[in-house]
Amino acid sequence: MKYFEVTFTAQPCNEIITDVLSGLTADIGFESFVECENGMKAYVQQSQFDEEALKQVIENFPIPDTIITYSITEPEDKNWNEEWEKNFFQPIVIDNRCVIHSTFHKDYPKAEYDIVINPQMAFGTGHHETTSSILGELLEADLKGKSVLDMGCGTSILAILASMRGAEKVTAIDIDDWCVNNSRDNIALNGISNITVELGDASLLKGHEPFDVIIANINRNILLQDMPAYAACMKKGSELYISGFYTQDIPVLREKAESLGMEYVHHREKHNWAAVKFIMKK
Ligand SMILES: C[S@@+](CC[C@H](N)C(=O)[O-])C[C@H]1O[C@@H](n2cnc3c(N)ncnc32)[C@H](O)[C@@H]1O
Repeated sequence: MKYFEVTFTAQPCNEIITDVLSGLTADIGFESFVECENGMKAYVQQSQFDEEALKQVIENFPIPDTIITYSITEPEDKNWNEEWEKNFFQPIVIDNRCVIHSTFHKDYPKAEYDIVINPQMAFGTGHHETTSSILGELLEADLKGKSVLDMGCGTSILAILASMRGAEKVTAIDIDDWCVNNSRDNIALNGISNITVELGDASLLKGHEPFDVIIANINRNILLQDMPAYAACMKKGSELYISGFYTQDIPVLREKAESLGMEYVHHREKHNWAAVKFIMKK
């Protein structure tokens, strides 16, 4: 997976401005944000980058008298990845029940569910608030014998936990071929044989039989755009778990889900990132 590093310079520069800027750029696909002198650096997958949308964000920036400029560079995949693995990916335990670690970790806690992930550049180690919130939901959900779709699977961490929790058949889809390859490696590492990984987007769902459970941790705009395709693959009682957006985006996503026949069940929040559960009523 290839990323762009976008360095934003803001004048004036303060926490409110960088918070608003990270919220608005998260809505157009940016995934991680690091504050730096006079602004912030933000990372977006090259396949997700829409420079026109970025220009709109800056042009319509809601705080008056703020001047924002940016420059784009391409971080080198390999070094970035190695640095990140060495420095950031530590084993993590979710809700005292599920440990996620990599093959290079020798000492990690024991737990009921043990997931091995070699993430390379794919999103999904359990550390991001959105991933850990959905993992928490899956630990509580009844998945025994269910068919599950993991849309935007990244490393396939969510699909793997769904399978370990008793799902009968899991489909994992991502638009990024790096994620698809990484998913296949991770699924094999965990000795799982009931997950099918496909390269593509919601158009693959056309005519698909209904899933019992759909998980989609992507972002606000893609969820709004693709929710009708997800709804078309749900039946009465099917559950939809979505994440990848901020708590302030819940109302618009809820309105969309309700317009498609779903009912809001509950949501979780972590550092302003949200995860919402819906159930299909029709
Ligand atoms: C935030 S990551 C989530 C990864 C993983 N499911 C997790 O929870 O950690 C979002 C993933 O969605 C994929 N993606 C983005 N747009 C998509 C689309 N329209 N359809 C399917 N996958 C998409 C990205 O390539 C990325 O791997």
